[in-house]
Amino acid sequence: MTFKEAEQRVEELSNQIHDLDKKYREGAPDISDQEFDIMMNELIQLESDYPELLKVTSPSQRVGGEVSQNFENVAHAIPMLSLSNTYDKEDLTDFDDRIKKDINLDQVEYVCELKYDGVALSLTYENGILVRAVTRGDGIKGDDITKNARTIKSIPLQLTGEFPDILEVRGEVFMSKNSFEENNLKISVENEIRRQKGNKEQPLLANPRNAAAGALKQLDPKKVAEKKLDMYAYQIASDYEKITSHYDGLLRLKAWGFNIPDTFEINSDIDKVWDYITSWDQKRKDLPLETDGVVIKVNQMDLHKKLGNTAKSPRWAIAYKYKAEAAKTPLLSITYQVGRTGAITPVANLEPVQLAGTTVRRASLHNANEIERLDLHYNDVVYVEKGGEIIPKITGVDKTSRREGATKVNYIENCPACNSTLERKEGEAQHYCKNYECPPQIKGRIQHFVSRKAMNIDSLGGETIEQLISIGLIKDAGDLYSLTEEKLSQLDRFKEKSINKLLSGIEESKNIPYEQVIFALGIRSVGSTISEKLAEVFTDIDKLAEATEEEIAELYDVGSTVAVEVKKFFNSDVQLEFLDKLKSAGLKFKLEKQEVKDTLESKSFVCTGKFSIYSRNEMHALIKQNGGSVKTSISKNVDYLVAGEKAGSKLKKATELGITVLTEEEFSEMINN
Ligand SMILES: NC(=O)c1ccc[n+]([C@@H]2O[C@H](COP(=O)([O-])OP(=O)(O)OC[C@H]3O[C@@H](n4cnc5c(N)ncnc54)[C@H](O)[C@@H]3O)[C@@H](O)[C@H]2O)c1
Ligand SMILES: [Zn+2]
Repeated sequence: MTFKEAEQRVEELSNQIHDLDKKYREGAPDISDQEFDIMMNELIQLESDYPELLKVTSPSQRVGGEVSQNFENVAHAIPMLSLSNTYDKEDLTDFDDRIKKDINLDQVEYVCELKYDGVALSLTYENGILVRAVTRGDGIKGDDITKNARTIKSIPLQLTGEFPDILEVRGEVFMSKNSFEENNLKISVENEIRRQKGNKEQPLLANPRNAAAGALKQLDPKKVAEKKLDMYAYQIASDYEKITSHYDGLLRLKAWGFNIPDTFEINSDIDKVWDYITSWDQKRKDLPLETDGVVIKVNQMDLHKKLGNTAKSPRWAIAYKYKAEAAKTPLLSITYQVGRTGAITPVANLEPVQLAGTTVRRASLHNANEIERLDLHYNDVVYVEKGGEIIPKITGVDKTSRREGATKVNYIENCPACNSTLERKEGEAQHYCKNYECPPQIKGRIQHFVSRKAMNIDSLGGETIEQLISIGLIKDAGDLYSLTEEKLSQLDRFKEKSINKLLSGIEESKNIPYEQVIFALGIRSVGSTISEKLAEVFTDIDKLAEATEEEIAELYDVGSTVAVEVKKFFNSDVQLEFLDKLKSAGLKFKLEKQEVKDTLESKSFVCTGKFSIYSRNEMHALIKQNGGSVKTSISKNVDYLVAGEKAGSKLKKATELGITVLTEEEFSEMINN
């Protein structure tokens, strides 16, 4: 790998990890934890092979999380770190070897605890009284959620026995499996009532971890209490000279009144640790809460100090994570779904099988390459895996149970909905139906248009859209704005109330801001984040329509794929006709500027190198808030280069082109003036 390739890969991984992390925290991970951890490890490896590529803002250097604006942000006395993790026995041995070498000992004692799947919380006690509860946040500072924490029954408000004047305890707040089910049942019942009244339904909780995180951030402590959260304490974080081992610490925590499960164990060496890990693999499923691994900690407290921390995790601990659960089941058939862009997704229909507490009937097969990779045959028996709450995935085929003469899965050549010939571009994995009038595509586009992040017309469901299309009342989302009471009365089971609701939903959508309208247009590759970026720079739709491919591609994080798609959209007669309908309906096609100052008077910036005052993202946000724009590469259209430490080729190029170079401090002065 050349340096250039490594640089690109690091950038690519960092961006992907950043996005995946965000989705994970929103409760909708795209990939399994193991796949995520593999990406993170690749990044760490590259950064260690090419130290010049290591940035302070790299996800490998930061605890994934952030503080919110709804609570007071408090700095942690001792940073709240993450844990390094592994799925391999061998890594555990390496961990043990490294520790023995670092501290020059032949044997090290370890405490094993289960890895509770919730969110970390720091609790501070002064003279035995709970005075502050702070979330992990970004590891350096977190949200002060003391009022919320006080509603959790297993968090003692007052300690019992003998305790130090100042004490910081850390633990995991979680939602038990029972509470999780009860809470979801409650939401389902409420939704039934909401449906009857024609009100918007609440989404079900995605998983207990995410539910716990969400509950802790409620603004009303009463709502937190209703969610029935729990906490297990797992660490005394402040110095307490009376405790010399972690094991004693856990016993002491219990005596003070904390909830400590009796699943922890002290082990004299790493082989015993492995026994603990294997013995809990199955047993943990009977525990009242979700666990996803085992945390292994050096027992002696003085060794913690000696071993210290990396930027992201303590060196005296490691998490062993259990692999995602797998099951084996026969493949019954394959269905091909047509998405709004015409992309075809093959879905495997499986003989129902129990997996990680749910019944699995379907698994995504992604595309023809995936089917090829699996060498999938009809009637095969397949392995399915599930990580987190994501759609299960087929990871392999049990070839031993394949019957003789079984035929290979043949990818379809025609669209299952409109029969037109499918196309697949060179180098693309996906097949496409190119017929713009293909019914599931029309439906998909309209569903996208009315979705929450787009025009948010939640009174229009999939079935109604299908009916509207089949009666011929609408051909695209633009036609929604010419629907009338009279037209809608032709629909089955659509009474006055539903009609009014739909019409007012459509009317209200005219207030949806410009950036969301861009997203609603459904331009390929233009997601909601990209839409916001486009709106910031091209402040009305005509400016966006007139922008050149180059101008779009050079925006930070945007790139040429997006640029091509945007241009394609504005060059298409069909789309321009669609756009005209939306314009005459009076949608917002202009950015309503909020609080954007003009300190930087539309100047354009590139930021490069390592910074110490701001993170890269903060810097970008500041530039935009002050009326400037952010570019990724140096060209003569760039006004300023903000150069941090180790600014490399960009600095050289900027100097050659005579672009003004600013230090981070100069930049800071510029915006604070
Ligand atoms: N699937 C995805 O797309 C995706 C995206 C982002 C992150 N993730 C997952 O999240 C992980 C990163 O999250 P993280 O930084 O919170 O790390 P983590 O959850 O893997 O480990 C650190 C945390 O473990 C908790 N913990 C539970 N039991 C503990 C115990 N007994 N002792 C000490 N700590 C205990 C603590 O809260 C601590 O903060 C990644 O490794 C990945 O597996 C997945
Ligand atoms: Zn079709």
